[in-house]
Amino acid sequence: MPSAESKPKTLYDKVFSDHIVNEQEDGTCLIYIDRHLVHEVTSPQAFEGLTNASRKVRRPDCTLVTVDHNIPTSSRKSFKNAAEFIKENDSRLQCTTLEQNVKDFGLTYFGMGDKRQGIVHIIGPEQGFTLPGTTVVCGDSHTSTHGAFGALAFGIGTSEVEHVLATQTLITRRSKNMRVQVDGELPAGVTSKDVVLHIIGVIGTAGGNGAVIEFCGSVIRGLSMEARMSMCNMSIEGGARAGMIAPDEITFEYLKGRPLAPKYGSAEWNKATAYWSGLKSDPEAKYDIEVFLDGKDIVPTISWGTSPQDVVPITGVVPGPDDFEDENRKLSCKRALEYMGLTAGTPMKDVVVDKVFIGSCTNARIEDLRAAAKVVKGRKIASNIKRAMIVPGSGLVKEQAESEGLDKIFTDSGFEWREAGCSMCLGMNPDILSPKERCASTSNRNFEGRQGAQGRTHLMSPAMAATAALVGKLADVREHSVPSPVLAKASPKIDVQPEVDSPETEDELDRVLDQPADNEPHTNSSAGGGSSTGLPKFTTLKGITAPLDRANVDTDAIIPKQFLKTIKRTGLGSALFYELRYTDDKENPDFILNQGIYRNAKILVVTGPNFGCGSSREHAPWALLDFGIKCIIAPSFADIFFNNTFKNGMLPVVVSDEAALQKIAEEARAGREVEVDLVNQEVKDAQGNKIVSFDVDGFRKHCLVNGLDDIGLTLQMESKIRTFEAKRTLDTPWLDGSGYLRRDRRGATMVEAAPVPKTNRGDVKNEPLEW
Ligand SMILES: CC(C)[C@H](C(=O)O)[C@@H](O)C(=O)O
Ligand code: SF4
Repeated sequence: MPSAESKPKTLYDKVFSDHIVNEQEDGTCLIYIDRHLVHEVTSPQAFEGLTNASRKVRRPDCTLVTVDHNIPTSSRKSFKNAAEFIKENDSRLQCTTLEQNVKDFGLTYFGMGDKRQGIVHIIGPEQGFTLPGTTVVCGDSHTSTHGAFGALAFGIGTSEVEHVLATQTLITRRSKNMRVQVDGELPAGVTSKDVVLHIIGVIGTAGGNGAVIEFCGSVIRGLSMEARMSMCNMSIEGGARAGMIAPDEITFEYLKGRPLAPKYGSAEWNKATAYWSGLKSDPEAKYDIEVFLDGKDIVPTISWGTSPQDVVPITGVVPGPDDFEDENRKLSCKRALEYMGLTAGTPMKDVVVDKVFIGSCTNARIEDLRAAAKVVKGRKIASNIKRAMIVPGSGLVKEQAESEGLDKIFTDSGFEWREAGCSMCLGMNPDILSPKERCASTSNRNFEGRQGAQGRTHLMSPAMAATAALVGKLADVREHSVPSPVLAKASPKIDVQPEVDSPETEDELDRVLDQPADNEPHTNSSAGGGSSTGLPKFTTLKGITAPLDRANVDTDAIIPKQFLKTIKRTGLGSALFYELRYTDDKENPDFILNQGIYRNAKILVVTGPNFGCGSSREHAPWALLDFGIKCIIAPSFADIFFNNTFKNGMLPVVVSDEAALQKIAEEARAGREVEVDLVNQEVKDAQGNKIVSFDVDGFRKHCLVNGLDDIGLTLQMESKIRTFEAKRTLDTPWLDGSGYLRRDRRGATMVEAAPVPKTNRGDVKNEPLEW
């Protein structure tokens, strides 16, 4: 419930403080997590950790699992099971490992035979699992999507996934508050995707580092929930931990009748909406960063380079290094032009496209498909388009689109109509670009190699991608057809049957009292007793330091997608910086880690900002560690990567003093050792002379120096967590698993998910979950 403190608060402050289980003096907080989404890529090592420590999942009723990244999107007409259907060995193993884990841990799972399966960020909202005012996490950076509901939703690494599974809490710190206000009205043909691409162009991919963005203003208020989700989805591309939009009538309307939302019209619904209505920033609330934009200045926007900040209006030209003042950006521009095969000054509309991908957690909802269908209806894709794909975000989106005849519109014009999954957004499955192919894509990342080695991605809205398919080049939707912006009223719902009545018989007190007492067996077998020593200690580190002169190094570059299919944490050193270290599987002699002493580097010094941006993959620190690098020094880091390093006993050191950073880089280039002294918080040269001091959070330092593992520490807070849970049940009873997530009140016996009357395999009465 809204806190009684009088200081004006932002929406983020309110949701954050409502979830604090414990706060330390240095600002380290233990926060309760209401909703945990799990997928196959970032969970195997977490479940393995639980198994090794004989821990259980604390709240199966607050955990929802699906497969999305690895699965083929080809027809499932003959689908029997994942083991037979998925041909690629590593992908199959990752999916079958997930299936074994959901069985072993008693979790609710939407597998490939369940029409509710889909991209994790599409199914949460669709099912009403995502609710206003909740904390939502997933081992996936685009968890920010769920912030569209006024939830505090953010991506976490695999160690944190394990922490949440075991404790239903996370150790974190407060973020900065950032406000992005877009007022006025959007011109015709401009969608929320254009707005968010435009914003990222303005603030840059590091613009939101350390912050949670609140999107507000009349343009945002006028957007449908789906359009809001596309915006919050890409907050991570703006460097922010999360994006949030205050819930309103549009939010409540969207939630009515969703299987896991409080039942519309019930006392619980009324109580919930009363609470949700208070979830808005106080008028006097202060923000650390503010950006104000006018909707009328935004035009259909498209990316030209290899970072989501490389955007221009479709009416613009490809920029050149001279268009940038910053040295890092000049360098990145030069490299991006080369990679993208573009020449500065070329009109964007002259750029010829090979493939079109309409899908991803940014733009694969029903409104996105409707917008694209409106453009292509009755027309054919251009003859130079080698492949155009529509990949619905979930089985339910697919079903809805088919009921509206959209599939027919697409296939008539030459598109492929696929099954739900991440698909060519990152190409962990068979949907990939060939080298040098150029793709008009509705996804969110245009990093090098993202959609396939040497593939070239241009980000845009669904209407723009559809237009590119018709024209065969990047094209302006306004010159070919003008779909109206997706406003709130244009947002009819999809049918998310089956709706399941959750019994509402117990009174609130009974539910609280029925919680097992501290000394009773609990879902978490090791409650209160976990080991708190698990990592090697980090005090000082002295060694060869490799210099890297790059900005915005993304985690796709640190470890490309093909290596994420492992179910282990180890052995990834050979994959580190794979695309940079190897050309056609041969070592690239120009890359620093292939040169002499740097093959044994223990420290990496990066001279450009925002190291580790993009995906939440903890495989990035694992690969660095496996290579031998335990410490990274950079002017700034992306938030999730920064967190993930600590969880692995590694140290990220922020050196924002340019002269000091250059001095460290000089030592590194000269092949002299550098020493990082965590105890005294100093970086020194080989002789032990101090180069610079650095800051580090007290709690994190304590854990590193003593080799403490978070889960063990958190489990010592068991009674505080239980008190929080009891209060949560009283204040917000709708957050305890309802519908098919409901569990026996002692948490011992699992209640199976509600049957799906009709699956992708045809009509099957009362079919249980796949497993
Ligand atoms: C696999 C996962 C860790 C990753 C992410 O966090 O974003 C993926 O979804 C992506 O888009 O790169
Ligand atoms: S960004 Fe792409 S790969 Fe990542 S969750 Fe979304 S659709 Fe899947």
